[in-house]
Amino acid sequence: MTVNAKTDASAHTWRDLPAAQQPDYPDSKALRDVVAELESYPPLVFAGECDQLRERMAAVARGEAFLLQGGDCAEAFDAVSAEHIRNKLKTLLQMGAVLTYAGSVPVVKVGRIAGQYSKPRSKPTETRDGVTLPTYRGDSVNGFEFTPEARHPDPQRLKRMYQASASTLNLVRAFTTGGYADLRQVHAWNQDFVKNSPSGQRYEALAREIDRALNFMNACGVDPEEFKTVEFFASHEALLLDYEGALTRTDSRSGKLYDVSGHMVWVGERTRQLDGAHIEFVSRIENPVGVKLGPTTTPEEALTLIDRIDPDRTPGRLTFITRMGADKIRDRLPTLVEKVAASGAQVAWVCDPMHGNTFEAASGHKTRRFDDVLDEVKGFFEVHKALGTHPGGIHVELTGDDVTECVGGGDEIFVDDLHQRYETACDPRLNRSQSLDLAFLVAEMYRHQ
Ligand SMILES: O=C[C@H](O)[C@H](O)COP(=O)(O)O
Ligand SMILES: C=C(OP(=O)(O)O)C(=O)O
Repeated sequence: MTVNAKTDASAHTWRDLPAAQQPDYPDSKALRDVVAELESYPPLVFAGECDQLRERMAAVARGEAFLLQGGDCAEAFDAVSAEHIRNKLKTLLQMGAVLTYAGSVPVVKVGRIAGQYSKPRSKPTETRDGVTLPTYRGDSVNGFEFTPEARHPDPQRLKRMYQASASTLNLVRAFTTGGYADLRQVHAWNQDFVKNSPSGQRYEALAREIDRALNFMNACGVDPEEFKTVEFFASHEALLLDYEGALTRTDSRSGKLYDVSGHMVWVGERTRQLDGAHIEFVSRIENPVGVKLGPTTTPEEALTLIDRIDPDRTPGRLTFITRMGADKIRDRLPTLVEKVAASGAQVAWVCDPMHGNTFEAASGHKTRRFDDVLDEVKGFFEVHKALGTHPGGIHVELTGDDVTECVGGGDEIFVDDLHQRYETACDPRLNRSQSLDLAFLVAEMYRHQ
């Protein structure tokens, strides 16, 4: 059980430090009231589950498992529906099956889900037709609609974030333990997809092989119950510290602090200042923590982050999620990996091939090329191969819906198609077919590593 952390001074040390990318709430009393209410809400995840994920991430850091972390760029309150959640989960389960079978590696499955409602932005305002309003910062802060009312930051939204996360997590738990994720359902996950999609057909062939393997194991006497449930964890960016702080609790077993808003949280590229509140916050919690590292990261920064977040060098505690861009990864990653490895720290290295590869199409849509995404992952594998270190996983923005947000892929989306189903509230996501393509290609890279 976790209990209120109000009296634990280390739960509050971040409050004295500058916090980047926080909403400008006009009414601080309203914010305090919401935070007090959130502090009384039950945990969304349990401390023991966070420990379990840390153990799984330790296997990733040791080179014994691979992380698949993926989901929306920004979850939306109006997308908390069984259909959206099932589609996303189904895509991640299919990718997991491809990576496990074709890559022959245990896959740790973590969603960008049930909490990914807050977005750091490049600019504080947005101007359209001469009208300037606050930028959209995620449903936890303000509304997407371009009106002064919607863009007004409202702390009441933090309670909706909690409720949306709770409903999502509830359904995810039901899907992953209630039979839907049973490995014997590998075909069923593909049913609405296979007929006309090349990646769906490729998946179907792999699913037939998995079936045969399961029948073989069955005949050998392996208990079929073993395949009935899947371990699945939830993660999001720990951006809004008022929310994360309100959901930080003391574990009554160990007296240690856990952020019970999700199993794993990460600090983004825009908020990882060494003297800032976000790094201080994550340094005090026991959850497995990720930090995004962009192309300007120096080895000294990486080493200081390790000292701050993982002073005891606990494998699984810290994951570096690199997001360099396809054109920079081969140049910037080697020194970081080399220096970190030489320091003796055992972090997990994970590739986010999305955030360094965004560009604006002539139509004004923010997009990414599938080939750039793939090339960044290739570069990531090449660097680790050359250094003899472990390429620990991928972190991707994806959806289970057939959107047209990223260009390329086997079932090719062209720049002129972007307008057809461009639904993201922030950054472009891989659709289901592109996600499966990526899983097959990454599995091949892993096998050849
Ligand atoms: O998802 C990441 C960031 O929130 C996003 O890339 C910021 O986008 P912007 O540059 O349009 O603000
Ligand atoms: C904001 C994000 O990424 P980054 O911090 O790497 O820009 C994100 O992953 O949503």
